[in-house]
Amino acid sequence: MTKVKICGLTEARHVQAAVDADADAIGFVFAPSRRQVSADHAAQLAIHIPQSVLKVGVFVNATASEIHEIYEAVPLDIVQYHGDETPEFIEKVGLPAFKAFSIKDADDVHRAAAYHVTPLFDAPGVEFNGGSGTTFNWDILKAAGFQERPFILAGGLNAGNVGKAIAQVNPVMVDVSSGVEIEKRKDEQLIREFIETVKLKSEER
Ligand SMILES: O=C(O)c1ccccc1NCC(=O)[C@H](O)[C@H](O)COP(=O)(O)O
Repeated sequence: MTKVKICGLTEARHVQAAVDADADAIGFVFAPSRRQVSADHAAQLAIHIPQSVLKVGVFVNATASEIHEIYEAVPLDIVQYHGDETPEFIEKVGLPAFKAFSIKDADDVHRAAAYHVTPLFDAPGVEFNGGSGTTFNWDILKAAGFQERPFILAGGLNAGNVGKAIAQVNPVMVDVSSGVEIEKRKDEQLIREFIETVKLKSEER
């Protein structure tokens, strides 16, 4: 079954909608973004999240001490590195992690080989490092021969295209932010529709 992460949540009612619809992971953005939250705000939102749902913190080139401080304060389960973090830096921080890669060509996919954490393949950022709402060419993953390790797929997913994405590249998790928003604000109905679609499409496989 393909897992689902709903990212960039800033309001309790959207967190509740994701939890009620059976999301597997919820992401909070701690990097510059219109979706950025403080550690205190994320800790308040995290009260609504049961232990079975992973709380993921998205960071872009933060220091090890900033990451540890927020990881403990919220508390988080996973750190998502969405910047230029090296394999050595991620090892040094020593927390469970996803590493995002912006995919333009096969070389970007190959970069994941140097990292010992789950890769998250995303479209290149536009205004910020992620959450652009644009897709990348999923054929690049196949062309790069990336089948041997589990990976997370992100970038411009929505209820209309996520079934095709699952069928085409079989990610262990799909990650969405813009695709469950209306006019740059999360929408409960779109959150439910996205999660239901992922569950339905991955059961069909
Ligand atoms: O979402 C943001 O605003 C963001 C800003 C800076 C770094 C990462 C960010 N998001 C990370 C995510 O995990 C998003 O869900 C992922 O990029 C997909 O976003 P979208 O294409 O909008 O579905």
